[in-house]
Amino acid sequence: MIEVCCAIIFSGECVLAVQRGGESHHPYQWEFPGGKVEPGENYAECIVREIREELQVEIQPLAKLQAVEHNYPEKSIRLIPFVCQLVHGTITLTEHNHSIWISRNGLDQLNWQEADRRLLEINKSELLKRMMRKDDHDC
Ligand SMILES: Nc1nc2c([nH]c(=O)n2[C@H]2C[C@H](O)[C@@H](COP(=O)(O)OP(=O)(O)OP(=O)(O)O)O2)c(=O)[nH]1
Repeated sequence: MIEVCCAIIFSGECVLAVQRGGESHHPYQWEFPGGKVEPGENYAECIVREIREELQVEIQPLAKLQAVEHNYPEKSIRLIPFVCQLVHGTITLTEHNHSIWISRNGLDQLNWQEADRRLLEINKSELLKRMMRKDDHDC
């Protein structure tokens, strides 16, 4: 089982979603930025490092949400989500195609990876508490 941490980064009451590139597994699907835990690293260290690498910004992990386990045909992962806040920097994508800030209605509209769909389902009430009722164009 591969452990993967992902960051649900809040700016105000909107969250950041990123789209995978065309050459990756699950091309063009959406996910939360993050990646595999390295040996000797704890989850918080992993997510801070991955976000520096992928988005070139500093974040602060605030809360760990419920993890999900998912079996893809090629691998099984445990996806461990952290609610995070942006501390400083301007988002610059080094690995992903696109990024968008979404509000609560955006959560249902994106073509998420399968593990993320399940993750959003089981953490929905916790996330909705933190997100606004406005439309995505307000993000
Ligand atoms: N970062 C991230 N990865 C996710 C999410 N949901 C999900 O199923 N994954 C999967 C995709 C990858 O198989 C793996 C994360 O690996 P990674 O980000 O370090 O490496 P990668 O894109 O090169 O993955 P891969 O080519 O080895 O499949 O977890 C998510 O929300 N964020």
